[in-house]
Amino acid sequence: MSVLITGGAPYGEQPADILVVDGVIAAVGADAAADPRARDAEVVDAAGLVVLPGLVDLHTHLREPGREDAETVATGSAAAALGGYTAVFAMPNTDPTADTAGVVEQVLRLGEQTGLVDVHPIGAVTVGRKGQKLAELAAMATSAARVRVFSDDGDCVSDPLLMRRALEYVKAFGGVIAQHAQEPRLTQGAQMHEGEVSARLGLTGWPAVAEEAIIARDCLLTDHVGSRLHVCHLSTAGSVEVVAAAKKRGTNVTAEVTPHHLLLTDERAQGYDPVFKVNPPLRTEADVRALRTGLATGVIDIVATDHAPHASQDKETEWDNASPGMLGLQTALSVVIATMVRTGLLDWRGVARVMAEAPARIGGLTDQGRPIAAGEPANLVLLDPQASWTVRGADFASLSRNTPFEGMELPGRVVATYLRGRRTASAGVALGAES
Ligand SMILES: NC(=O)N[C@@H](CC(=O)O)C(=O)O
Ligand SMILES: [Zn+2]
Ligand SMILES: [Zn+2]
Repeated sequence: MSVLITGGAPYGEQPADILVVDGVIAAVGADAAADPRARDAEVVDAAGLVVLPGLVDLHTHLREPGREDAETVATGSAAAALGGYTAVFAMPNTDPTADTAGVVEQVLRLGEQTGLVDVHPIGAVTVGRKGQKLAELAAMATSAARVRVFSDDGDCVSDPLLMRRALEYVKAFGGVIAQHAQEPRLTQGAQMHEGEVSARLGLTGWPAVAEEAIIARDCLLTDHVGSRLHVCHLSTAGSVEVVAAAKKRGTNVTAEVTPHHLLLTDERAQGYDPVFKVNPPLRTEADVRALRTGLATGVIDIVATDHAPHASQDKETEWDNASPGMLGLQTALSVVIATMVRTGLLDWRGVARVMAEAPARIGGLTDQGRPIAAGEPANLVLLDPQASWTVRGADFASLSRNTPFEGMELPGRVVATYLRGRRTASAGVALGAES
């Protein structure tokens, strides 16, 4: 089975044909069309399109097992393929919690059965994500799922001794702790960012320092232990400063930002529409600016969606009772184009770095986020950089509808996604494993 992708521009640079044979990039450029194997290849006209490595999401909630009314591995995988992703890391805040070899292997199998993206389960740090006692990290690491990323996401590993032990444990097998940085005492009852808007609306605030204090502590613990830390969904200007200082000192820390924190501010809470409720909360204009600069300069390593589907009964209720979280997989690339590419902060090489290469490296993948070059696995996304589209949650492959970008016109459109040479999404339709 071979495919010849003609006229597309790898990394938005010079157009170059790409020949894919048996799931591998066989040739790029003049060699591709000249290759005898190109003769009976399916030809895909990619003139005017940008070709990037398939995107990798280090932070996705697929909700299975337990909340199949909000999302399943199958529907979340379809959303991912449509968004240009070829691999996602699934957070363990499921029911049961993914804190054993059995559950992570179940999620792995469901991902393989769907076959639209590689699904890599993240293991919980503590049993039931309760923050009391370490889960069997090594058992998950040596399971078929080969877990390398551990997180209690949704909650912070706030006990410093447990955090220290977790960092020590994963060091042995080259794992990483992905921390949801939220000091629980400083955020009790919090409903949104603590600032002018929360004061005006009379909602309990989630102060920036509750995030920054945990990141600072964890960077120091990481240095002390000689381990590796990843910070989930960085949301404040102060957090960017803390991570920058730690990196300067040599701390082995990486950080992610979500598309929604790159675009939206706490002003959105004005109408009390819970679609804008998320953890960490939307912050201020100054924070948004600092996050964009942090991503452009490499203080923040990657964009991760924190795709957090919620069933309508959990989201379409009063602000105080609504579950926090937003959809992200089908809008992430366009939001990054709007906030980082159209603003001149990142070029397409930069997009490939923050959305494919660096997330794969942080997650320990060697077969994703690879260069577009002969001999590499054919994980690719073709996108139309000129197109724009209007976000309609009802059209999403996701089972949930909680997009904060509803009705917005966003730039850049995924035209096709290839996982090891097989088309997984094309013209807005996700294609099953058999196609
Ligand atoms: N981001 C959120 O607001 N919610 C996430 C949990 C999390 O990422 O902290 C969820 O699982 O719904
Ligand atoms: Zn989180
Ligand atoms: Zn999350």
